[in-house]
Amino acid sequence: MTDYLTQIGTLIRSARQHRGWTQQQLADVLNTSQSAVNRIERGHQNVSLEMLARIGEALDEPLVSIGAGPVHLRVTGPTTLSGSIEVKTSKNAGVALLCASLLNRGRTTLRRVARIEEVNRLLEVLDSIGVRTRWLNEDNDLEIVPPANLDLGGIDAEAARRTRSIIMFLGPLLHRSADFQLPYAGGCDLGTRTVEPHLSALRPFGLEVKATEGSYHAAVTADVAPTRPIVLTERGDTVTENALMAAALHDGVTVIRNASSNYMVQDLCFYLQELGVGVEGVGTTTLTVTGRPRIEVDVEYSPSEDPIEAMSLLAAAIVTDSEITICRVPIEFLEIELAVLEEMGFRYDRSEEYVAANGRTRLVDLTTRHSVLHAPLDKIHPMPFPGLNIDNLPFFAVIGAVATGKTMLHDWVYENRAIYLTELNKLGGRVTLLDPHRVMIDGPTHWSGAEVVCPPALRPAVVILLAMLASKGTSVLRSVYVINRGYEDLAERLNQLGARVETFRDLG
Ligand SMILES: CC(=O)N[C@H]1[C@@H](OP(=O)(O)OP(=O)(O)OC[C@H]2O[C@@H](n3ccc(=O)[nH]c3=O)[C@H](O)[C@@H]2O)O[C@H](CO)[C@@H](O)[C@@H]1O
Ligand SMILES: C=C(OP(=O)(O)O)C(=O)O
Repeated sequence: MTDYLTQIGTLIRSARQHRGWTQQQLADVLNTSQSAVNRIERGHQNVSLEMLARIGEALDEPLVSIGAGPVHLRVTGPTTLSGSIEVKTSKNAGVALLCASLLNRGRTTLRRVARIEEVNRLLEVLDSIGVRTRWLNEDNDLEIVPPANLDLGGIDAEAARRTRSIIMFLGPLLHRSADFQLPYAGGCDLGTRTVEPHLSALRPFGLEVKATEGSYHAAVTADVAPTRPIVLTERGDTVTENALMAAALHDGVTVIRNASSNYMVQDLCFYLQELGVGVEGVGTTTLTVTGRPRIEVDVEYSPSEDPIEAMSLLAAAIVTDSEITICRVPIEFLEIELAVLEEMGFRYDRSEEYVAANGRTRLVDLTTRHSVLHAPLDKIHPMPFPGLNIDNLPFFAVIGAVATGKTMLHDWVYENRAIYLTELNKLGGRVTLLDPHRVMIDGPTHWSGAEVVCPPALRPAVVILLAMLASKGTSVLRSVYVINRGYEDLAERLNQLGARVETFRDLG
């Protein structure tokens, strides 16, 4: 391994020198630090295939160019995990804060941002409209400096279309431009997800949007402002965030009712407070925002840890019946999930609570214990926070599959997510789709390895990967971009716990 890394490092060094670049120049292009490049070149750092491909591309050097094309995983199981792992900061706060940084004419520094594809797409979009973004170090601190005038005409439509989060540009942009276009929002294929709630929340700020070919055409009437509370028709997370961002630059007080109080909304509220915006009612369904017509401050903010990643790691431990310690779990956003798991017979220890770097969110370390699980008596269903998180529901499919008895999941939220859970059957699961919203899982399962193409939805794709860890033999999971949208180095981090997951690409 060391030999291999040294050879790769030497190749990279000579390719870099051939281009006449310094380590710092290569680091800048790769959005990493000079010291990281130095370590790679000396063979002192593991280099993922993803990174090799990026270096190959940057240096335009066929020796290390291993072709584009989808990335796949090869998993050898069954695995027992051990050791400890830290939960990273959340995708959903990360993307909200990137959009919110457009409110600030000063410099925003976000600490320990999850370095995931969803964030990369938004950074591409921000860069394309003239925002200067820069990864500062290996802790993934990210600096964002908007220009005096945004170049909305130059927007990278391809990157924008690959993320749904682009919809959250509406709230900040309506104050900066009277007329602009945004490409249609993309993201996971979970059935129809309307943008109408966003438009009705922003209409009181003078925004009108027409869907034209492939893009939203936004027109803003100046001096229109909310005259009464904005009542959201759904308690959606990104809708709430859009309304908050529009209210932040509105010179007056805006009341938002039926607001989501979910984790990413709380992170956004704390960031807005750092910007000097008044936000009352954080954690409740009524938010009162006292906006400022111009925000120009240099701020730092540390988004909190991801409750969905924490749940994913809990599920990894449960499906492999492993004892691991999961550090920095945002417990206040996982309490119901844990209560349901306890009813199913799950045993674990938890540390004293401590506070996240944002100074607000409560964290604990959880240590999983060998457990004998049985199906819950009642169906498991999600609710807006403080209910069981909709994005955590899919993990109960793989957990239900290792429990004795029949577990019923009711996903009333998404038209098209439950169906992907039946992919577990390729690995030996017994998952029956009762209707588009309900699945019945019959456990326990004797998992056996298989080849599966990632479903086009992040959480179900991770659920398949976790089942593969427990499956006997070799499994292949194809086209894992959808996982990399929301998880940083998941395969690598599971390997540090003892999993055997290799990343590979088709040779072009
Ligand atoms: C970037 C981000 O933060 N994404 C999250 C956000 O997406 P996002 O905020 O985009 O979620 P949507 O607004 O699309 O809501 C998801 C679905 O739930 C339905 N709905 C939602 C709320 C409600 O009170 N009633 C209702 O029916 C919507 O119609 C939609 O079909 O919230 C979703 C639901 O928590 C999460 O899965 C996503 O991970
Ligand atoms: C549905 C999800 O995210 P997005 O809203 O980014 O598609 C998710 O995080 O599971």
